[in-house]
Amino acid sequence: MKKEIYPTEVLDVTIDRLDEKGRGVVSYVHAPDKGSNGKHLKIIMNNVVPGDKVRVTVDNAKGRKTAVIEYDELLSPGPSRISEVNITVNEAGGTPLQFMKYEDQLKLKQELVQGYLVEKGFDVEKVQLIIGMENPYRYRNKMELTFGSDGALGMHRQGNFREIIDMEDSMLAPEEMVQVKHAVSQWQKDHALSGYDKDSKEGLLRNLMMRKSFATEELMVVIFATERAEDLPEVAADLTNRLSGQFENLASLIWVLNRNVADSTQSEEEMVLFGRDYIYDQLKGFNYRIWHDTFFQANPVQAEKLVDLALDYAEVDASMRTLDLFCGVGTFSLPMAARSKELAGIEIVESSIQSARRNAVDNGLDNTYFMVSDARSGLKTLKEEWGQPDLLLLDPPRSGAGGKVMRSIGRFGTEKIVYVSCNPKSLAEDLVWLRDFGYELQVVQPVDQFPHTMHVECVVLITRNI
Ligand SMILES: C[S@@+](CC[C@H](N)C(=O)[O-])C[C@H]1O[C@@H](n2cnc3c(N)ncnc32)[C@H](O)[C@@H]1O
Repeated sequence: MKKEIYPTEVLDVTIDRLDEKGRGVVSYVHAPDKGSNGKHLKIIMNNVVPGDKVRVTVDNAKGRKTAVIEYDELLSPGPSRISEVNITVNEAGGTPLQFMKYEDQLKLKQELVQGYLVEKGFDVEKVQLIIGMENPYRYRNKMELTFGSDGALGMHRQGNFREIIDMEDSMLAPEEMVQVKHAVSQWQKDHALSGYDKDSKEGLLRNLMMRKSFATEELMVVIFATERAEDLPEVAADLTNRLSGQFENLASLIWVLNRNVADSTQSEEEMVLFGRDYIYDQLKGFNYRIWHDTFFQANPVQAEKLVDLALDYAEVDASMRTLDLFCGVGTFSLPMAARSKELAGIEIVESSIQSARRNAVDNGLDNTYFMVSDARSGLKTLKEEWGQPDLLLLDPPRSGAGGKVMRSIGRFGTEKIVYVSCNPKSLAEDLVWLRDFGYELQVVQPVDQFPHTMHVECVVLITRNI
């Protein structure tokens, strides 16, 4: 039987709350029809704040339970909506809180962290007041843009990998990166270079990556393309001249060949057009070499606060052996090693461990032991090869460490554990595992690492009660 299609309705609704993706949610109840109870409709939309009154058009309104749509018109703003006069709107998405006053974003994240911890039976009093940014704009040290087949260069609209929104300006990128973007767009236009078309799989230019160290000011520009730079010598030379002429701090210009259909920033071959294949960056006074594919904390201002907090909680001294689990290129390892007798780092990505080893040498540290391994088996091997640490720090990916790793950590039995988390939900789940080993949560410090998004980091101190 064919399902009945109901009429399209235009509704004026008020946003009740935000969901975990930062989208506005309205729980709408249709007026009762022919004596029946009203039907419930959940309406979900981007770019709103609680209390906003908006007009929406919903197809088949009484025939569906959920509608994910865009609003037609903002009728009246909610109390936490900012005035839109002074901000560069990010049309592409990925910044669902961009229209919310910054103090209200912080409040929301504070409640999010508290909510997940309380749900798992932890004391809300342990959660400190979130540390925000003085200036929550242009905080990223790395941006990745995509060339569209229509000549645009920017980010794809959220949920739509084909539509590229040309980046005129950005609320997240430092001004210099915006200037690089415009210089690259002009170069593309002057040489009539095509952007890669995901459907026909044709076109030259795929991605533009920019990295800028806030500490050293060194700039890296990377072009991902489907042909080699040596096959386009005039085009590549002109790009080099333009960028090195305009940006004195250009330290690395790289052309990456990538003909892989699925993965747009994979690298088959690399050619350095200018400078080196890495830039120097610094965090808390430690030097790091950053290649184009190195994972490095994307908000350096807040990352320094994370490192400070972790070191404060750890209270490491020169008699201690310390372990950094999920260590990456050594953001927490190096400052900890500088205060410890010895430090071990475990990380699954081989190139990150190579970087961590080189970073240790570059910073004059000779008391580090870095191991490429999955966290769980790494913990086992470490005990045999290196021994027992006095302090354990972990900084797992968003999914958290998981029960097996947390139980292994519990069995290690260090007096203190410092947990750096980028996801309060998996943090709360992971902490539960430590209860059985006599650990107690001491303090949770939320830090706003990514303003305008729903992400929130926490630095947590856990101690053993025995
Ligand atoms: C949130 S990052 C932290 C990196 C580092 N602490 C930093 O601040 O740069 C998490 C790290 O865990 C690594 N990782 C992911 N799964 C892993 C696993 N099963 N075992 C070990 N490391 C893993 C990732 O490669 C990544 O470097």
